[in-house]
Formats: sequence, structure tokens, C-alpha cells
Amino acid sequence: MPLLSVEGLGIDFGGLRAVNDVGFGVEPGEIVSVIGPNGAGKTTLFNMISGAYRPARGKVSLDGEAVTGMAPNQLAERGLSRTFQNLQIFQKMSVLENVMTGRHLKARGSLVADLFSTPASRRRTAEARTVASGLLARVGLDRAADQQASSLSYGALKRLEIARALALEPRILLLDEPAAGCNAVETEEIDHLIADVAKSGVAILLVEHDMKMVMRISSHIVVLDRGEKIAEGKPEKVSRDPKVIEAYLGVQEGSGHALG
Ligand SMILES: Nc1ncnc2c1ncn2[C@@H]1O[C@H](COP(=O)(O)OP(=O)(O)OP(=O)(O)O)[C@@H](O)[C@H]1O
Repeated sequence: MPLLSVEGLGIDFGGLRAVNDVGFGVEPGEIVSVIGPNGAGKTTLFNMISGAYRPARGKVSLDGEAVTGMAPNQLAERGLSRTFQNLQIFQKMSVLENVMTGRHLKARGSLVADLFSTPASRRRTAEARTVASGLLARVGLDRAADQQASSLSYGALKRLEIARALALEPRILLLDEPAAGCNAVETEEIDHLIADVAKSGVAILLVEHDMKMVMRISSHIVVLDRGEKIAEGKPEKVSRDPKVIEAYLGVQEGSGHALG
């Protein structure tokens, strides 16, 4: 049984079937990418899986448990963590503190204990600091730990956001355009980081426009067009699929989203 299982998922916006009858699974250690032309329904699908939208149809399961329509914090408690297309970093906090905030759900204790700084709350903070430091080393930001987040380059901020999502120790990580706005070097760093996280056994679901990156790192690709799944499979198979080529060619002019 896949760790994340999506079956017959769908939602409408007014009369528009934004996503319809989409299903797939993600196993631990796999990198599954969702691709498709602009407006295909990728972000909407992501929002339904991560609890931002309640699906009108279908089912989402995590490790066999039905989690359809659960709120993001309930999903986080069950091991689903996500990053956002528009960075959600606290710019005025230090790099280390940003990762520590990602740990709060995991290390949740009593507010009263924290207010009075009890030994238990001090222990939790120390533990969060240790975990956060380890994660910063993992994403190559250990030397920047005490800097204000606003001082980081864009690519480094993207890696910081991944470190913060990892602070929850997720079993599945949803990455929304992790390489958007990054240059080639930054994209490659993120590329390696994602592969490394997958290798540690975390399941990864990715929405990404950088087709070269998608083809390089995906174990499996799901292709959407106008809300429907039109193809899925290994990168080599999907990139040769006539339906996929047609969907992209149909919007290729000026969109810059050709299959790489
Ligand atoms: N909140 C909303 N209300 C109404 N329509 C929406 C809403 N969100 C998305 N849509 C519509 O649903 C369809 C799917 O949009 P979505 O943003 O999921 O596509 P996408 O594949 O992520 O596109 P892009 O590649 O441009 O990010 C589009 O036709 C879009 O206009």
C-alpha cells in the first residue's frame, strides 16, 4: 500500500471542473512529480492533498488512514509537511529560529509550561535547537545559522524552507515549485537536496515547472491537463507520450513550458 494514496479526487470552482477523478500513489523514498500546462490543476490538487481545500469528490489516505478534508495541522501530526510556492519564511528571525518554528508542532507542550520556562520546556527548546542545527547542516546552511533570514540568497531561502518542513520529521513532503525563481546552480543544489531527502525514506510529491529538473529526479510523473490525469509513468515514458506532447504543444507558444 502506498504511503500517500489519492483516489478519484475532484473539485469544482463554480462551473469549472478544476480537478476531476485524479488518482495516484506515492511510496516511501519515491519522488512523484505532478506536471501539466498552466491551469491544468496542479496547485489545486496540491491544495486538496495538503488540507487547504476540501475536495468535492474522492479520497486521500495516509498509510491507509482516510485523511480527506483534514486540516493542515492534523495532517502535519500524521507526518505530512509542505512548502509553499511563495516563501513563508520569517525574514526577521534568524535562520536557525526559522527551522525551530517548524518543530513546534512536533515538540508541542503546555503553553503554561513554556510561559514559566519549566525544565520540560527548556529541554524541548534545547532539543529543537539541536534538531534544527542538524537540519541546517543537511541543507548546507549551518554557517548561516545565526544570520537574519533576510540576508540569505533566494536559493538559500528555498533550502531553508525545506529544512523547516523537515523539522516536522515528515513521512511525506509536498514541495510546491521548490526551484521557482532559482538560477541553474541553485536549482541543482535543490535537486540534490530533494534526492537526498528521498533517499532517507521520505516520500516526496512535487509540483515543478522546471522540466529538466522533473525529468532528472522523478521516480514517477503524473500529468494533468484541464483537471484530468492524461498520463503517468516513468520520466522516459511520459516525455514520449503523444497525449503529453500534444497538451504541452497546444500551449507552448509563449508559455515557456515546453517539455525539456
Ligand atoms: N480559487 C479558485 N477559484 C476559481 N478558480 C480557480 C481557483 N483556483 C484555481 N482556479 C482555476 O482552476 C484551474 C486550475 O488552476 P491551478 O492553479 O490548479 O492550475 P495549475 O496547474 O497549478 O496552473 P499553473 O501552472 O499556472 O500554476 C484554472 O482554470 C484556474 O483558473
